Amino acid sequence: MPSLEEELFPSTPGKFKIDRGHGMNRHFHRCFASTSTMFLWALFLIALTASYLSFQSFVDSGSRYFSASWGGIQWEKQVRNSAQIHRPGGMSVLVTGAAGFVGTHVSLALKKRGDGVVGLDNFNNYYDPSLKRARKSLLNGNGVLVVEGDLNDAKLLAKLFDVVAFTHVMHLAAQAGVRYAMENPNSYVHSNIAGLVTLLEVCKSANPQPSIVWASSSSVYGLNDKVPFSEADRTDRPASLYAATKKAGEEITHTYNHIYGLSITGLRFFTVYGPWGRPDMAYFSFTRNILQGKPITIYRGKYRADLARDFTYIDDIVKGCLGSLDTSGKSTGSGGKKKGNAPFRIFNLGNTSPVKVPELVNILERHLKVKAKRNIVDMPGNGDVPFTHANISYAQRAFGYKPTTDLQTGLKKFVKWYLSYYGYNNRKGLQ
Ligand SMILES: O=C(O)[C@H]1O[C@H](OP(=O)(O)OP(=O)(O)OC[C@H]2O[C@@H](n3ccc(=O)[nH]c3=O)[C@H](O)[C@@H]2O)[C@H](O)[C@@H](O)[C@H]1O
Repeated sequence: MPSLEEELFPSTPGKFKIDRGHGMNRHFHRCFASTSTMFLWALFLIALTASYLSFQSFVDSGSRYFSASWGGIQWEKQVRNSAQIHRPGGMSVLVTGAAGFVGTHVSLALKKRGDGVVGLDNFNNYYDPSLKRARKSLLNGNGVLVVEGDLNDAKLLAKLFDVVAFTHVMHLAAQAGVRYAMENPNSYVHSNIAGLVTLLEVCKSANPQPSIVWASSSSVYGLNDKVPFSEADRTDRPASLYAATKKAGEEITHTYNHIYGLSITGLRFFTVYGPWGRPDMAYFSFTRNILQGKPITIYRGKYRADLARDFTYIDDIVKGCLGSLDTSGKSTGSGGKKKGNAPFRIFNLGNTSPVKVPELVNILERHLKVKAKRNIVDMPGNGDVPFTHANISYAQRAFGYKPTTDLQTGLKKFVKWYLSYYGYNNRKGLQ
């Protein structure tokens, strides 16, 4: 015969339902026959509920206390130190997505020339977080603090602006990747739209307001087939949700520029590659598979045409980011009120010479001295575009942007880094 405890707190929902009818009533009659027993039971249940609730609130506040990775006098001191400017006319920059690929390189370059840098990153697991941790160590070793937190945490952002009057924000935190948007669409909305708005809200209220430079994407050109892609071309036909969120970002930042006088520069990056890169990108995953003897899948476009990308080396992108920061012009607002017009700019940062994906594989084979096992398939309807090709004349005029690294040279540097990071036996690269 089941015990009272089993009757009241069954281990499976099925059990609970079966015993709900007459049998249950019989037990209740037996147990609560007298009023005094009922009273004692009620007291017992009230005490049980109260102690559960107070224990729960203790656990909650305790975990908040123990897991908080920011706040406190010591933390504020570290933030201030990291933001310290060490050159005349220098800037203090909040770099979001600092433990990401581009974020790491830009933070190092800024620090190296004497600017103050504070990083922010949520270390999510879109790709191997241990690579992000390694980048963080590299940054720490070079005097850049990376605060662990999410872009959507308005309190943390406001606190950072309380502690440091950032002159600039380099906003690189985002949900990247074109094809992953079909798997996890909401992560794009969370980071690229909600996170962007949270950041802009804090920036618009900051006093002084910072100037903002942020990462848009070549993917906004979508189905545009006029080449090379110019900033004046239409960008209203995105082919992926990723592209759509980046395009939305361009419109959203325009609003904040218009209403609040924030200085905004959007950079359309063209397939950035290089050392410390992103493992989800083709050049990186191809390298891993080639070294491990696994096949690689190469997509092919309509009429069996090869896909092509304007692959852009990270050092050229870093120069473009620093040039944008240096020429950004000031925000005009204060306390959330616009005082005049502020710059609103959008630039392509590409390489101006597209390379077909099979040619990328040829170059990797030469550098790795291993033949790839090629599996050529028709491009699935996954948001990919057939080709990209940047016209960079706007950026050239504004800050002398001129890419200097071709794919052959850039991939050589990437492969050298890859082998030194993962080792020849490539164990860490297995995933
Ligand atoms: O410029 C951008 O704005 C974007 O650049 C990058 O996107 P993409 O240009 O798509 O780069 P990437 O994935 O390396 O695929 C390269 C090529 O390999 C092909 N490709 C890819 C994978 C595969 O298995 N096989 C294949 O043929 C594929 O079809 C494509 O032709 C960033 O990831 C993105 O976050 C964004 O910043």
